[in-house]
Amino acid sequence: MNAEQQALEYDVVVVGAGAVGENVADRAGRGGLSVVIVEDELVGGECSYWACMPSKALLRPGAVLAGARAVPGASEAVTGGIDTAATLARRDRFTSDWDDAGQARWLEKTGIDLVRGRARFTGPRELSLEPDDATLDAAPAGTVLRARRAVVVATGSVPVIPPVPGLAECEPWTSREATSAETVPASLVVIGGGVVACEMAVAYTDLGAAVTMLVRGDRLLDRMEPFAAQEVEESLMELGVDIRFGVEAVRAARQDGRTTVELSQGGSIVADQVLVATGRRPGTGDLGVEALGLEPGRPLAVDDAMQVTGVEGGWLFAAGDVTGRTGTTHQGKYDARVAGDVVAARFSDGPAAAEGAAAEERAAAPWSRYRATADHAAVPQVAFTRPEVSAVGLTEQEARAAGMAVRAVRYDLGNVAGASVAADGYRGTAQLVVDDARGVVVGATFTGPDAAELLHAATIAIVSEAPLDRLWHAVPAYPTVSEVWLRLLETAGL
Ligand SMILES: Cc1cc2nc3c(=O)[nH]c(=O)nc-3n(C[C@H](O)[C@H](O)[C@H](O)COP(=O)(O)OP(=O)(O)OC[C@H]3O[C@@H](n4cnc5c(N)ncnc54)[C@H](O)[C@@H]3O)c2cc1C
Ligand SMILES: NC(=O)c1ccc[n+]([C@@H]2O[C@H](COP(=O)([O-])OP(=O)(O)OC[C@H]3O[C@@H](n4cnc5c(N)ncnc54)[C@H](O)[C@@H]3O)[C@@H](O)[C@H]2O)c1
Repeated sequence: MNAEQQALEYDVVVVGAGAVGENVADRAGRGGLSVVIVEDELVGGECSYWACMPSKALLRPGAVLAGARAVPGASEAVTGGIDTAATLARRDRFTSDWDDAGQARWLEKTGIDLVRGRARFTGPRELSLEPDDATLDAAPAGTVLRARRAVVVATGSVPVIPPVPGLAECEPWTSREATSAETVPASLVVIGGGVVACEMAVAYTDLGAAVTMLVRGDRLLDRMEPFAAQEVEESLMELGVDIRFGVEAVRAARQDGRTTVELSQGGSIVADQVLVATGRRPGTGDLGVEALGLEPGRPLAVDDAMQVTGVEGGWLFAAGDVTGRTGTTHQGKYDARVAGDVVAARFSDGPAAAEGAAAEERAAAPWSRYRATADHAAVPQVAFTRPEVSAVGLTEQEARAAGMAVRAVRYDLGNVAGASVAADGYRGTAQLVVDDARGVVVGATFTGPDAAELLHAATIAIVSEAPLDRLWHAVPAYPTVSEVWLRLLETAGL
């Protein structure tokens, strides 16, 4: 280090101020440790500005409109379609116009120091900082950041653009552009069939674009139950989306503001815009992890205490998308709470130590607050498509592959009294995957309007390993859609 270089030293350095990094920093700091968080772009990360919040803001008007149209008495009041300008304006409010001042203030109030710039490992517990030229309050070039105790990596993930000749040169949309667009293209080709592809196909169809999906496999949402994917496929087709299965883009070119995509089965499609939604890779490509003996571009594998397994010394932790272990904000934040609490317990000599946290953490068993056990048993996810799909735990196929003798118990939500009150012609399905040997639920999937709100009861049932004959005593209110729980238990034989 030369004389002009500044060195900053803290107990804990958190790299990445997305939702996950913020939560790690908060929990670690509660133990009395000094904490700094480094952020290269906006405090709040992907979820706040280019993912969860803006995408849900784009999807909500269509869901509300469909809900109103399904209820006579309200449907007569619906005299128009979606107002694009108002939808985009509300989306902009959700992202605070891509200004992170509010979240930066929260860090300050919480006692966490923020350093703006790009961090790279130079060795154990040490990182160099490169300022982002666009950031006025960035740390000076050459600043060195040292952690006395621990570093927690929460650098998220970045979209993958497949190596299709010409595609990158066409500057296709990724989820970032799709969630922050100021205008709606007349036509949009979506490459992929996962959650981003399906959600954005719904949103942009609602906003008036003609959407074509190129799906290389033979189904959508390949990590969810096949029946749920089938229902989403049917409803996308009813909305007017042109879904092409077993098709890949083989070449792309952009001319006069339009992109031509050549297809693997011959022929081509021309569209105003292409959205690439083919998954993400962990944010370790430009992090200097080679200085720690790790391979750039690979996920940081962690144990259930969120400690990185490939590095000696017990000082390196990771949480969120960068671990490859979770792909959602809520589960990443759960891992963040574990990571922050573990760091506070292991390294703090303040109040946490006085309460015997270190010993408790050392002896921690599964389901202790110091171990991210739910990652193996009960990860919830919602696709905010129409119908919504919500799922937690194992699919029937995953449970069988894990050697469990399971039974899928299914019920048509349209036959539940509460659903018929919620909407005329309510369509949806509920399924529990039941492990008969233990008499417990190991997986659940719900489809239908507002199916997201049915999910948490299933998550609680799985995490608590509540026996079916005890769930029988959890009486759902009448007439709610949740009454499907009673129907499912009856169908299971109770
Ligand atoms: C379109 C879309 C919609 C989604 N919708 C949902 C949803 O509805 N619900 C849900 O739960 N999940 C959703 N997700 C997933 C969710 O966005 C991610 O799981 C979540 O953002 C991960 O949080 P994170 O903190 O791990 O990473 P990020 O949010 O990516 O944060 C990482 C931060 O680290 C910073 N950073 C990276 N490298 C460095 C470095 N070297 N130095 C300094 N800073 C660095 C980045 O700038 C970034 O701010 C969605 C994802 C997409 C793409
Ligand atoms: N509501 C939510 O919780 C939500 C919403 C959106 C995204 N996310 C998360 O964001 C992450 C990214 O989502 P995603 O949909 O981009 O990824 P994904 O992994 O869910 O889906 C990727 C899709 O692209 C396809 N694909 C991959 N490579 C391809 C190629 N070369 N050519 C054609 N198709 C290809 C896959 O078969 C799959 O259908 C996931 O972790 C997801 O869970 C969550």
